[in-house]
Amino acid sequence: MPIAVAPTQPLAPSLPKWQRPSKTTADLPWAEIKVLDLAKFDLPGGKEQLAEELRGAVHDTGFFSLINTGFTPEEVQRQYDIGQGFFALPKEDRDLPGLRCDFTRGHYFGYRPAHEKTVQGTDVLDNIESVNIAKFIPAYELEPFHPFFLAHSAEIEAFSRKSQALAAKVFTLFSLILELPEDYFSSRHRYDDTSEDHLRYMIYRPRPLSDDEKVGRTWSRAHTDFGSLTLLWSQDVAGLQIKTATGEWQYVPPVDGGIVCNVGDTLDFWSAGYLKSTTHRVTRPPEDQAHIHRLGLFYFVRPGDEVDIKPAPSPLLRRLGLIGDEQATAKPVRGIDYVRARVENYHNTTDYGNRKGQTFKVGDLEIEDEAE
Ligand SMILES: O=C(O)CCC(=O)C(=O)O
Ligand SMILES: [Fe+2]
Repeated sequence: MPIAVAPTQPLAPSLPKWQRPSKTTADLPWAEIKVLDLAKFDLPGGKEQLAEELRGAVHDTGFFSLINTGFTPEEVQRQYDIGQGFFALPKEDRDLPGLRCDFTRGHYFGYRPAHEKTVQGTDVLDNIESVNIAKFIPAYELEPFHPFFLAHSAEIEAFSRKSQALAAKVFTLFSLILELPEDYFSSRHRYDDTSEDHLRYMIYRPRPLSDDEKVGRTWSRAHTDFGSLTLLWSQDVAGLQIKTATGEWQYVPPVDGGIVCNVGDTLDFWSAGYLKSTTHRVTRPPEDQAHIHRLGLFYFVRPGDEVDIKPAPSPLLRRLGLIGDEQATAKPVRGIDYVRARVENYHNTTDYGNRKGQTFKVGDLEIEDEAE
């Protein structure tokens, strides 16, 4: 008879299973998003081939998706179960003292409550609630970590590390595209170095149509992402839209079992605009999905805190005339300084207004959330 061995760690409690919502039947203007098969990455010549496949997508739309990423469906399911479990707690238990994001200082680790800020100067309330979990490194031991997550911390940590390792592969492709040493970007985004990276569970709370109509059906205003790379586990509730080069809004399609990625501001700066930090937004979903509490799972990669954000010495960028031979004279901006200033500017407000045509600047780094 087999002998039962006592587990060395307490087993994580089971959680109600999250049910993936059905896809919409609405006929929507879907964007064409390049799908990359990451299984090729470790094959001979695979990275180079993937880099070529990716080049057009990151240059034109800044959005692409990955399949065969190495995440099992069970691992991803568990993360949704954990997110759902947290957001099902009573409001007062979710919002514990001391665990909120401190937007006055541009800090984004912790809890962001919904329904506290208005939108576009109306009486309609912001409907986004999220929890951002810092990397599992000693520097962040005192960052907000809600007690609900304690029983699941081993698998959350494993997921956080695996997400960052996946991002490192994408950074390798970006380096190849720009003809830089393969580790040029991955060495500026290391798990063990401090950075504002976070794993995020995020939920949008449905609003009555009459409220949504007052704010142009906006759930998340048009913006570019603040860091280097965003990983977004495929979302079946339509609503995320990108602004195309011709100014149309198109929906990001779900990619079954995949992860949608987009370039953020800091990689745009590093590549002198060659890798595009594309404007996107989230709108009220089509009516067959408008009642769903839209749960999302993300990993946001931010630049290393101490890393200088300045155009990389890329032969390609030089040939294209995007960078000159001379060294920039302006004092470079550190990763943490850009990201904190951007978070503070974006979120330390009582109203999420429209940002169309407005620019945001730190040092020489300037970005426009939505061009006119
Ligand atoms: O919820 C989504 O689909 C996208 C959210 C987003 O753009 C963001 O949080 O930066
Ligand atoms: Fe975004």
